[in-house]
Amino acid sequence: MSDTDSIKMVMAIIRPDKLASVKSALAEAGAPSLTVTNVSGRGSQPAKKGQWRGEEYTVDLHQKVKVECVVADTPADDVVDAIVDAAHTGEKGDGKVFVIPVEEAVQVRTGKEGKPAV
Ligand SMILES: Nc1ncnc2c1ncn2[C@@H]1O[C@H](COP(=O)(O)OP(=O)(O)OP(=O)(O)O)[C@@H](O)[C@H]1O
Repeated sequence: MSDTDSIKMVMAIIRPDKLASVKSALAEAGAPSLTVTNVSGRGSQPAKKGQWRGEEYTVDLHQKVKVECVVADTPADDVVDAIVDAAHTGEKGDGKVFVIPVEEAVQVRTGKEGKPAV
């Protein structure tokens, strides 16, 4: 197994309208590679009530964006700080950031493993 101790995945759930500033902040922090997925989820942000054809409905899952960023040379703490700074509004629903250890990484084109693959 290659040396993967310092490889971390930083996974952030953020507001969709903060994606552009988070992308710029990640590039500035030295972590330009990322995967972005549209997701829906629930935290402490209250459910929204609406009406459609006279019927009331509740939306308890909010549209969010998940950003996944695997880093080896750039410290995960720096990446977390960059995301939190860029995604913060101070209102409920700003999201969360999780840091997860990565056991292995392989670059498909070259077959490189571990840190060089990231
Ligand atoms: N514990 C969790 N596990 C998985 N996803 C979560 C968790 N907490 C929050 N999320 C995701 O983050 C999104 C935003 O969460 P939200 O900001 O409402 O969380 P919060 O921290 O509980 O609330 P607040 O922003 O008011 O402090 C949720 O819609 C959900 O997708």
